[in-house]
This record gives sequence, C-alpha cells and structure tokens, in this order.
Amino acid sequence: MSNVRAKKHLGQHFLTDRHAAARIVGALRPALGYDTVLEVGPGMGVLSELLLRHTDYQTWLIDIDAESVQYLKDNYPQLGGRLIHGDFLNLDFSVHFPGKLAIIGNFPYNISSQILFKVLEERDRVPEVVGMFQKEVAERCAAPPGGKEYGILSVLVQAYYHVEYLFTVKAGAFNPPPKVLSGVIRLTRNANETLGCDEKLFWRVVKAAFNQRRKTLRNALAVIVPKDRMGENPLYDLRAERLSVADFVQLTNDISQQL
Ligand SMILES: C[S@@+](CC[C@H](N)C(=O)[O-])C[C@H]1O[C@@H](n2cnc3c(N)ncnc32)[C@H](O)[C@@H]1O
Repeated sequence: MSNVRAKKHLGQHFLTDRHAAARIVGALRPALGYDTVLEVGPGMGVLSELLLRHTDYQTWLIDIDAESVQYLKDNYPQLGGRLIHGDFLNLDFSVHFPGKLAIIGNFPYNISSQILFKVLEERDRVPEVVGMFQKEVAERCAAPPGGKEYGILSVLVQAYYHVEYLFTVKAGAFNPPPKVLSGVIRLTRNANETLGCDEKLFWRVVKAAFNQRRKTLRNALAVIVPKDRMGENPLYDLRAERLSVADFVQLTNDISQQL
C-alpha cells in the first residue's frame, strides 16, 4: 500500500515516533465515563492502529482527505461506517454520537483554534480531549493568569476543562517535519456543568476584555456596559490578563445586573 502524499494545506505532518503515539493514546482514561473515542485527522493511522487495539471503547475516525480515508479503508476494513470522510468542523455530533465521547488527535495546526472552539460547543458530550497542537497553542490553553500566553483561548478552555500540559514533541518526530515544536495536552471536563453566570455574556466579556488587553477592563468593557454603570468592583481596574476564570464569572454577574 503506497503512503499518503503529505498535503501542506491540510496540515499533514505524519507522526513517525511510535513512542510518542503510544503516550498520546495511553493518556486516554475511559474510566471517566465514555465508550466512544473520535480521532480527528487520522492520516495514515499511527494513532488509530493503537486505538483500535483497545476494547473498552469504540474508535471512530474522521479525516477530510480522500487519499487518507482510502488508505485507512484499505488497512482497517473492520472500521466500516466508523470511518467518516468529512470536515470535523462541520461534523454534526448528534447524528453519530448519542452518548459521551472522547476526542483525540494529532490535530492539523492550521485550524487549531477552530477545533478547540468546536470542542467547546460540544463540551457537554465530550468529557475528555487528548491532543497534539503547535506548542504555543498547547501552552496558551494551559497558561495561568498573569502572562502573555494567557488569553481568550486560555480562559474559555479553562472555564470548562481542567488542562494538563503532558509533553513536548520535536519536529523530527514527523514526516515531513513541521517548522515548530508540538505539545500534547489533556483536557478533562469540569464537574460543574455550568459556570454560575450568563454564559453568552461571559463569552462576550472575555472576548471584549482581551480584544483590548492593554487597557484596563473599565475601558475595554465599555463596548458592553457604559462606564458610569460599572460600579465599584475593583476588577474593573485590572487588565484582562490578571483575571482568573472565577474573576471573569464574578465580573459577568456584576455586569448582568447593570444591563
Ligand atoms: C498533523 S496530520 C496528523 C495525521 C496522523 N494523525 C498522524 O499523527 O500522523 C493532520 C490530519 O488532519 C487531517 N485534517 C485536516 N483538516 C481536517 C478537518 N477539517 N477535518 C478532519 N481532518 C482534517 C489531515 O488530512 C491530516 O490527516
């Protein structure tokens, strides 16, 4: 079977380091309460092969690339309808996945943020994510308040998931090698399903706060609530990067009362 030709526009860098592949797959914990694992972007199946050895969950694959899908069909005929040719970003979860599922992947780096936002949309059916991203993106997801990596992605991901940075993977572990380092992270859904505030407003507040991250929140959030109605909450005198998720929840509740 000939190999899949790597296509740059689809972010195709195939992992050749089997030790790293085993660590990624080994980071899944089906005991968290799922019996399905969806791999996004399986390519030539370096992770899929390991996933398919497990009997405590059922493995599904989705890849946008017709050549990869044909390769996987030829090599893993047992997958049948669990191999989807399509765009993960347009996947309708309710069609295939009535229950909870974990998501895993060595994700295409050109659409990292969109993948994370799709996961956030589906957060109530996705208790766990194990994934490889460009190292900077993985670090942004895990970043604590206070630093320059801490931003919209950090707050929104951490609002719903506990984030662990697991390990770094060098460029030489791939064919062709990417220009950047990669980082593997694990996300575990928080026990609390809701944040304790108006969540739509929370998202607006977080985005507005970081859109003008050099300003204090009193200035940055004036697009949502007029300054003269902001009250005395001392959080308004800080910049976005100083606030924890709990602070953003508190601020959202404060703003809700003023609107
Ligand atoms: C970095 S490669 C990883 C391949 C393989 N998992 C590995 O580790 O060697 C990313 C894979 O994602 C696929 N891909 C790119 N965009 C996608 C999308 N929107 N939906 C599903 N798969 C996508 C590519 O075709 C490619 O197979």
